[in-house]
Amino acid sequence: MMKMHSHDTARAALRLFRTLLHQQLHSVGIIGAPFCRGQQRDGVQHGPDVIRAAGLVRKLEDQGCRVKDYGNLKFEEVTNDQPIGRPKTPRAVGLANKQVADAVQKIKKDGHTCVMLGGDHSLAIGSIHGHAACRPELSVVWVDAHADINTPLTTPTGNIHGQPMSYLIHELHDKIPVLPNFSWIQPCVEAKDIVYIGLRDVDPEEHYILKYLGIKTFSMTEVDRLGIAQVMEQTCDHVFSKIKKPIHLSFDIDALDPSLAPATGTPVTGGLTYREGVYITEHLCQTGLLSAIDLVEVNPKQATRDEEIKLTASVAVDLLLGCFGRVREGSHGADYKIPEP
Ligand SMILES: NC(=[NH2+])NCCC[C@H](N)C(=O)O
Ligand SMILES: [Mn+2]
Ligand SMILES: [Mn+2]
Repeated sequence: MMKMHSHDTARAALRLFRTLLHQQLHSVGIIGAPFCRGQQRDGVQHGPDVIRAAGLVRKLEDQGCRVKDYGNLKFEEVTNDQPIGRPKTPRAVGLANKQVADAVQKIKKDGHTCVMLGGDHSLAIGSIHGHAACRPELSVVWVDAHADINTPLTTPTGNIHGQPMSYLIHELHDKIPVLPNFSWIQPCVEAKDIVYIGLRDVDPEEHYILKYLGIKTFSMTEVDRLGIAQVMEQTCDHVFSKIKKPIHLSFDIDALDPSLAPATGTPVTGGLTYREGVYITEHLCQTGLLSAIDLVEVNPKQATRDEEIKLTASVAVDLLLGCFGRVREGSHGADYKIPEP
């Protein structure tokens, strides 16, 4: 048997530890939620498959992540889903979100950072609910052109993808009527633990709610005024003001400018640039506290050409790569050495 000096053993152990650290720095659990009933445009249910087809899993693995793809949830068709007051198809939304909540909870229990691929943004109800079941102290960073904080009584459209936040915030609890299949939902986020970035299409009622609750918002005006670096500094100062909390990032692809992400149902001009979007993910990744992510509202049927689908999906993938350690300066393995001739 070969005799090893103790410092060799120590060095080998250190190298192994570094390799493991490098490889397991990010353990990612992906769940697809092919759901479209939170709004009225067909196609957003194909979001998860379109994002996967752009190479999400392979690219995450190439940058050293361990990835477990839990596949797509299967949602039952709900018949006779009449509106209750304004909200449309509440039964389908309530039921699907229960499945999402259970799946996200499982992925968190399995020890991964959870990635939920939507689907429309109503799915954030289940995703945040499931995440909060494991991490009750979480904070939410909501990157979106829209605030999605209408209550069932304020919604101008009845679309539940414009309402998910209202069901989750403690301070709004007494403003929310019980809808069918929604009785399992308990508020799980406090207004002070929410930050919005990218707002530029906010309904008057939503604007009132944001001010009334004192929620921290960085609309596109603040992004213009402060620059994205300062926005992210202040975002983190806000969410980490007392203790370091896990972050739930809910990223609606329509936060980006429609020139970058045209394949989405409610595009709004004047959005985030590619660089601003990626900067947000890089910055949140560096906190080490990114615990669950939603990437929602990619709708291939809203594209007019194939290239628009490809563009939108590849931007979505780049945002997710930024969440898991990709940095634009480049990177290398811990024990890389320049080859000698
Ligand atoms: N997730 C979205 N794309 N939401 C758009 C919401 C638009 C509008 N505020 C509404 O309540 O219906
Ligand atoms: Mn939106
Ligand atoms: Mn949204």
